[in-house]
Amino acid sequence: MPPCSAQCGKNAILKRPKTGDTLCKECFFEAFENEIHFTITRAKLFKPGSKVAIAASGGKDSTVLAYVMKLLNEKYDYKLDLVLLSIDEGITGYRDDSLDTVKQNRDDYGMPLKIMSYKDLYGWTMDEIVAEIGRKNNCTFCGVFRRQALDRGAALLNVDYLATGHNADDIAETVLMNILRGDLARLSRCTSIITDSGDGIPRVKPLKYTYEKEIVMYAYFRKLVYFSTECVFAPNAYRGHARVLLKDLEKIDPAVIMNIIQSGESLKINENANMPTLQKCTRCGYVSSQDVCKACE
Ligand SMILES: Nc1ncnc2c1ncn2[C@@H]1O[C@H](COP(=O)(O)OP(=O)(O)OP(=O)(O)O)[C@@H](O)[C@H]1O
Repeated sequence: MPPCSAQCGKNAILKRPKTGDTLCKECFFEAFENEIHFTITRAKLFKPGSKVAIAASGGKDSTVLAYVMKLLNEKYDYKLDLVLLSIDEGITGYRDDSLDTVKQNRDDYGMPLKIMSYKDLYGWTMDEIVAEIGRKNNCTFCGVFRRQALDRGAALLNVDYLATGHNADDIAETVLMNILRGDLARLSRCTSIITDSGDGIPRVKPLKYTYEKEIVMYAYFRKLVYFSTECVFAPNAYRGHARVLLKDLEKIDPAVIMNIIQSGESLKINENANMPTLQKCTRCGYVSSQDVCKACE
């Protein structure tokens, strides 16, 4: 390997997927962490002194998010009170194992952990729901329930923000998906780094510009413990197509991920376009684009 391109005098051991820079381990850590710090400060994501729940699934993204948030909070004195929030969907062989990883993170990072379960919140586990309705659309139900469960958990913990581990690839995939579906309402809000969940607790995405490949590299070189198994139920088929398309494009030019995000950020939706209006679900009061929200439906 050539010398580290940050000119620290050491030899490089990796090539950054995002920039092509050849770096040593320490300079990669610094570049990776500094970019997230820059994202947080430029968007003024957190007010000093606030309480932040990190949505922790035990996967690579939220594990790296928890680790880096703790590190930056100490290094730059953000004055944040960090807690972990996990949702137990009740999926045997998947979430039970990944929650063990989150508990390990709780101990390793010294952060309190709150686990909310679908069973307690809704009276059903995903295992039971799938046994009842089959695998068709189960990802959609699960996604709607998880969103609400995270909101309820955040409200219970009395936090000021909910931070999720969505990375640059996730955002670019979502932009593509919304274009392919012609979903203008989602297209117009999917690139926002801060979104209002409706009950006043903003959701933030500190890894919005962080490439998935670099998250995997960072977790590997930092020796972070995370859970890497796919959900045992059918993956979201439509997102899968957008994902394959993005991965193919990334092979040709890694810059496509940032380019798609920046294009999404710059899009202006025609004022005459037909957009759904948001209202409160008549049954549970949760913000919805229809009378009865998808979860109640
Ligand atoms: N069961 C859960 N409990 C808490 N947060 C979750 C859960 N599932 C997903 N999230 C949050 O939503 C983000 C995106 O969800 P996604 O389905 O891509 O996660 P994942 O692939 O299971 O894990 P990760 O994104 O952490 O690698 C996660 O990074 C995490 O912040």
